[in-house]
This record gives sequence, C-alpha cells and structure tokens, in this order.
Amino acid sequence: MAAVLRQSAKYSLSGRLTPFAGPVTALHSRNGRGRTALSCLVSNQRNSSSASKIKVDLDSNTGIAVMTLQSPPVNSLSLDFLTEFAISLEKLEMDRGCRGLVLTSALPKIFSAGLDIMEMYGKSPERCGEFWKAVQEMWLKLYGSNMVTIAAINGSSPAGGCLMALSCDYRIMADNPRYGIGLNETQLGIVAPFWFKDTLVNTVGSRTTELALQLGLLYSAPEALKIGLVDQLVPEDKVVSTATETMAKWFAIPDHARQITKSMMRKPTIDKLLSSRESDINNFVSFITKDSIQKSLRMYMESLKKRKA
Ligand SMILES: CCCCCC/C=C\CC(=O)SCCNC(=O)CCNC(=O)[C@H](O)C(C)(C)COP(=O)(O)OP(=O)(O)OC[C@H]1O[C@@H](n2cnc3c(N)ncnc32)[C@H](O)[C@@H]1OP(=O)(O)O
Repeated sequence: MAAVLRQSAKYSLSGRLTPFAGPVTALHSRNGRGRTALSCLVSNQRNSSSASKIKVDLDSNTGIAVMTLQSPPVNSLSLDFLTEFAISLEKLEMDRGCRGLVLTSALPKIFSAGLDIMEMYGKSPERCGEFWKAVQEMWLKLYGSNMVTIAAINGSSPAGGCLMALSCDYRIMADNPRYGIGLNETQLGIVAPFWFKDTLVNTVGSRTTELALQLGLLYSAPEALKIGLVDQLVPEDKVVSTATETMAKWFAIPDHARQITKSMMRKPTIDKLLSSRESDINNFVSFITKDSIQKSLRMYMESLKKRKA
C-alpha cells in the first residue's frame, strides 16, 4: 500500500485539457496542445506504429489517427494494455499533425470487454493499486484529450469498454442489436466509482444513469441510441469510415474554441478525480481485495465460461 501511495504522490501527467488556465494556454501551439516529458520520450517514434495490443495509424494528410484495439480474445483492459494505451495516446496528443482520434477494434463482434477481470482477482494490494492507477490514467487522458475523439464501436462494449467509449466526444456504433454497451458493474457485484458515474451522467443525464447503474444495464445498440449513450448507428462495415467522415464537421470548428468548450464541460469531473486519486486507489484496493468481492468475481468468471460450454 505504501508503494501505491508513493507512486500516486509522484503522479503528474493527466487531465490534458487546460483551457481554464486561459485561452493563451490553449493557443500556445497551433492545435492548443503542449509538450511534456513523456512526449519527448515518444515524439521520435514513427507516425505509424504496430505495438502488440494497439495499432496506431496516423494519416498526416487528414490529421486523423485511427487507434485499433487488437488484444484477443476480447480487448480486455489489462495493465499492459492500459500502459500501451496511455503511451500511444500521449504520443498522439503531443503530435501537432494529429487533430483527431478514432478508436476502434480489430476483433470481430467486440469493441472491448472492459477491465481485465483477472487483473482484479487473486492479486496483491500493491498490484491492484498499480492496475487501478492505470485505469484512472486511461480515463484522465482520454476524457481530457484536446483532440477530437470518436469511438467507432464495432462490437460489444461492457463496463470499462463502455467507459472508454463514453470518454470520447462522439460515439458511432454498429447497428446490430446483438451488441451490448453499458456500465454493468453491479452485475459482477462491484460498484462503478464516482468518475464512471459522472461520465455517464454527463452523457445521458441523472435519472437514466441511476437506472443504468443500479440495474447494471447493458443496452443493445438501438436502445443505446435511444437513451443517447451512443450518437449514431451505422452498418458495421461503415463504422470507421463514418467516424473519419464525421471528423470534418468537428475539424471545421477552430481548435481553441472547441477545446475550451470541451474543458468547460469536463474539467469539473476531471478535477474531482485529480484531487482524490490516492483515496480512489485506496478505496478500490480495499474493496476489490475483500473476500466477498473476490468470490463474486470468481463466480462471474465461472458463469462466463459456463455460458460458453
Ligand atoms: C471500488 C470498486 C470499483 C470497481 C470498478 C470496476 C470497474 C469496471 C469493471 C469492469 O470493466 S469489469 C469487466 C466487465 N466486463 C464484462 O462483464 C464483460 C464480460 N465478458 C462478456 O460479456 C463476453 O466475454 C463478451 C465481451 C460479450 C464476449 O463474448 P464472447 O462470447 O465473444 O466471448 P467469451 O467466450 O465470453 O470470452 C472469451 C474469453 O475471454 C474471457 N473474458 C471475457 N471478458 C473478460 C474480461 N473482462 N476480463 C478477462 N477475461 C475476459 C472469457 O472468460 C473467455 O475466456 P476463456 O474461457 O476463453 O478462457
């Protein structure tokens, strides 16, 4: 636990949106984004990279990067995956040639199965703390990104997968009623933390969020459109192309004006986590390592396997 606290105290990179510091901050580079130590580490990498769990293709003509999640079997968010995600995102964030990000999956029928349950089962408190910090990091970076971010949801996207999509600016989903999306944590016997809840409230409103979270609802694609959890449904083979076409509308808005507006909407939620990261990590660790919660996770994993058999 002490190690977790020390790591949290050292934490410095997150919540990329800074416009409340004033428009000058937002305008100090062409696209309103600054540089950090990590950016120096990654800025020398090539525009197109194919790391093991995430593929990034940046088109320098359009300024759009497509980040393709390719971690079989279900793109679950393991510590390794989250680390790679954060590095890839940071690299794009610092690249002045990149204004927009499309997030999609290479796996048939699955966008992301959410947090890797095996990262939360039978692990030491230190490891759980490290994992949760990486989950926080993913959300802070994506929700606070200065880029235009569009989720091209070409498959099911429960729990952490839904959070990832919700953290984008716009969501386009494959028009397939078999695909489910939602924050279904209570079905696993676990509780979505306040920043998951606030991200959903900011998208679909308070009453819908309460129903969704208490009941752990997974919405089909048409249902998700109805409640505003996603913005658009298109045929599966058009999800990514629609996302890149949609970028044009967002790129037509001056970056600094859009970024300041995005910050106005999101900064209060981001600041709430930034000011309570350590206690959020401690809450997660003490909750997830409880015997009763470990038992719920085991039973849930077994039920997934039984369903398959
Ligand atoms: C203070 C406490 C705060 C806690 C807050 C926690 C916040 C977020 C929690 C989460 O994100 S928990 C994860 C929730 N995810 C789910 O409930 C999804 C579960 N998975 C599914 O529903 C299905 O797998 C799927 C994604 C719809 C895909 O179905 P499909 O039939 O195509 O594939 P399966 O046969 O079910 O799965 C293949 C393979 O993957 C394993 N697996 C599935 N999901 C996960 C996962 N999230 N983590 C780890 N492993 C996963 C599944 O068991 C299968 O394994 P094998 O049987 O092949 O070994």
